[in-house]
Amino acid sequence: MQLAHHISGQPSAMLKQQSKLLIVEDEVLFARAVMRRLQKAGYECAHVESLQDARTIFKQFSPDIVLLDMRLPDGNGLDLLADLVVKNVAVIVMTAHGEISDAVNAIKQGAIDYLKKPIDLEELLLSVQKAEASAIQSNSLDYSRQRNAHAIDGVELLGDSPAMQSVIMQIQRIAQLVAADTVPPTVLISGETGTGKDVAARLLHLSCQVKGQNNDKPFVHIDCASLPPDLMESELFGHEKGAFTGASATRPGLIEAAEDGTLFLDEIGELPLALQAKLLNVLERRMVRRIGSTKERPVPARFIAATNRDLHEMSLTGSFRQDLYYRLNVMSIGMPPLRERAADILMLAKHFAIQTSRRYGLATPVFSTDAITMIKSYDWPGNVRELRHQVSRAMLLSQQGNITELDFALPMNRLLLDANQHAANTMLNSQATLDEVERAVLLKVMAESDNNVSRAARKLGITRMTMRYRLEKHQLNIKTEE
Ligand SMILES: Nc1ncnc2c1ncn2[C@@H]1O[C@H](COP(=O)(O)OP(=O)(O)OP(=O)(O)O)[C@@H](O)[C@H]1O
Repeated sequence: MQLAHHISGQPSAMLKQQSKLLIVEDEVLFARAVMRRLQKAGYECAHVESLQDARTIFKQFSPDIVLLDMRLPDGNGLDLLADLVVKNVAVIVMTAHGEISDAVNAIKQGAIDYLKKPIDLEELLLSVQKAEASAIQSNSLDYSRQRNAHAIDGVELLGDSPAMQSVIMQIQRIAQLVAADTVPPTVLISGETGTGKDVAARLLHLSCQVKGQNNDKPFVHIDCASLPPDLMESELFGHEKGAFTGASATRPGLIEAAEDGTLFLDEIGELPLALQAKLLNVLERRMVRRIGSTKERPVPARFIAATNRDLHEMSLTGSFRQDLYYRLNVMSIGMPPLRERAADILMLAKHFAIQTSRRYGLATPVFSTDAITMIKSYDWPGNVRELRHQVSRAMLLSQQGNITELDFALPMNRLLLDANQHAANTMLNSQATLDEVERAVLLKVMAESDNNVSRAARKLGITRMTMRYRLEKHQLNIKTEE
């Protein structure tokens, strides 16, 4: 039985929360290829090779979608299908050539799609995405509630750095304001990818819940970047039966699905201009009208938007409505990049390593000195998501939990400082000119001081000005903190 949790990557799902996929397939190589493709697309996957294992893992993994092979060592996939359908799981069956009658039976029994082997991985991905979309459409309210209630369980915004503490305080302050206001103010969370905007939104949602009350208000996460443009309007606003070709039943939109909870509009900068106008209208009037309906319905939800783009700049160039920008930006939270919170990096790395060791039952993690230096020297362009992914990988590759720098796969060009440090250590033990030694010492002390010039200067017993002069003399263009 193989379990592979995907930790980073861009989800392709309509709701950004990752769907969980179980692959029941005894052709191991094929299953691995499927798993790799789906993980790349952002899905969390598990793989089993028999019906028996599928039943065992089901409770623990609770998949949203099952890719089910028909011919398995201990029976026919159809034997499991009915159980899955009852549990509201979307099932895609995979049949070998000549098993068309199985496929027909599977569809009759509630499978959502079937794929004939040999299966093209892109076709498979499309089928998974369709299954996910239809799961949302058929059960949008329950879906959002269940997924998000589950997702919110482990919300943690960790960080002792002043920047992260300030973010946490802002969230608390906004939550207090929200509690005192009948019309909740909209909040805009900005920051680079992977800085924790999603986590901050969930924390804000939780912090806004009134203590002592039933706290399962929905948190509906909409990823504006991955919603297909032709579905976006009906997803958001809902539609009446027959409003357009394919609208076979009336369906409330996600704005309604958020009820009196939170509607989280992620990657809001990607929302097309026409929908920006409609959204602004909803925010101003607090009413929504389904496509094809004449009736307006009140919108009690709190709106949180997030972006990694410069919305202000976009509003000046006309690619984002200025009035919507001001409307969203009533309150704003800026998520600081990880490289600006040196104090958090090691703490987060240890946290993620422990998390991985618990999840997979591995030894307690211990980081080598070189691994720590490497983690501190890297500039983490993918921020906390990248750190999490790298540390989990390193933990899985480590021997007995002893994490060394060799267990990481960080691009060398962003590790210049680290390479220099190795050089420094070597040089200090060998024959080198005074200039070379000075350069090496400067690099080493700067790295140990998290590139903070004042701290490095103190360590060396020189003034900050002298330190700056020496750095310039050696042409060390390190990104420094004062
Ligand atoms: N301060 C933090 N403490 C603990 N985990 C964090 C923190 N910040 C981010 N993470 C983790 O890092 C990953 C990325 O976070 P998240 O999805 O919130 O980033 P994001 O800013 O919304 O990214 P994107 O712009 O790409 O959507 C998640 O696994 C999240 O749990």
